[in-house]
Amino acid sequence: MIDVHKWYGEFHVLRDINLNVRRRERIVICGPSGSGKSTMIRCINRLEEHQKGRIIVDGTELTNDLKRIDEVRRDVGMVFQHFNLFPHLTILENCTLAPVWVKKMPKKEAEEIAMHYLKRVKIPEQANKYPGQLSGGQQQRVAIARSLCMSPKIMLFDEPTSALDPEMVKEVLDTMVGLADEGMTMLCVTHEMGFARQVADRVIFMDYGQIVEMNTPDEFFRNPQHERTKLFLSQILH
Ligand SMILES: Nc1ncnc2c1ncn2[C@@H]1O[C@H](COP(=O)(O)OP(=O)(O)OP(=O)(O)O)[C@@H](O)[C@H]1O
Repeated sequence: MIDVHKWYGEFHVLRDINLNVRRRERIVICGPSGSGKSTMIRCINRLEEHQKGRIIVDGTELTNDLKRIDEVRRDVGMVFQHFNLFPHLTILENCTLAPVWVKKMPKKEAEEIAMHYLKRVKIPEQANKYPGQLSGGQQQRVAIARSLCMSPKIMLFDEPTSALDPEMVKEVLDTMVGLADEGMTMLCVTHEMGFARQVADRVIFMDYGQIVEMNTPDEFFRNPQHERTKLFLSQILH
């Protein structure tokens, strides 16, 4: 449950966001640049503080208390546009770091789990390489596997394919479609409308820090209601 307001100084960047995400639901968020999509995602992952309202994940309220940040990171997985892998750690070490240090998981168990997810994103053979030795698409799939290693209750994606070449976009989208098929709860900011049509239960359109439209993909694309949504779709779909 996300019910927040946020300001940057005088600027009211998130206005009365009110969103309930059901378990196993896949939500795609779109909207023009600067509409607040990333800020909302960053508030859920506690990379930003909200000033008013509440965010509750599976019954636990996410507070602005940084001392409790590890609790949040355990439950909320996040994949960004730019891969933030540690360059001097191997792929396997990148994936085991948080389970070992945050969850206090024995190293061997963390490695087994990491290999399971590296297989799931179809790059187990890269486990002992370094991020710089992988393609952009492969690095992004590592970032997804690394988040999955923490068994998150919800996965947040913030334009995970925007920095990729077209064929790598397909690799990453295929991985995400696989996760969606397996029932992962997902909140995904993306301009990949094909992905939205294929997997989303709901598509949300944000503008000026507000959710101005929310519908099933069928209705959203076939019959947009809001003038700003119509304009956005006419620009993005051509
Ligand atoms: N740290 C910050 N301080 C002040 N203003 C900020 C900060 N971060 C973002 N903003 C502003 O907040 C607004 C929303 O930004 P945000 O990145 O959430 O938009 P977005 O919808 O994700 O855009 P894009 O599609 O371009 O990534 C923008 O006007 C941006 O300039």
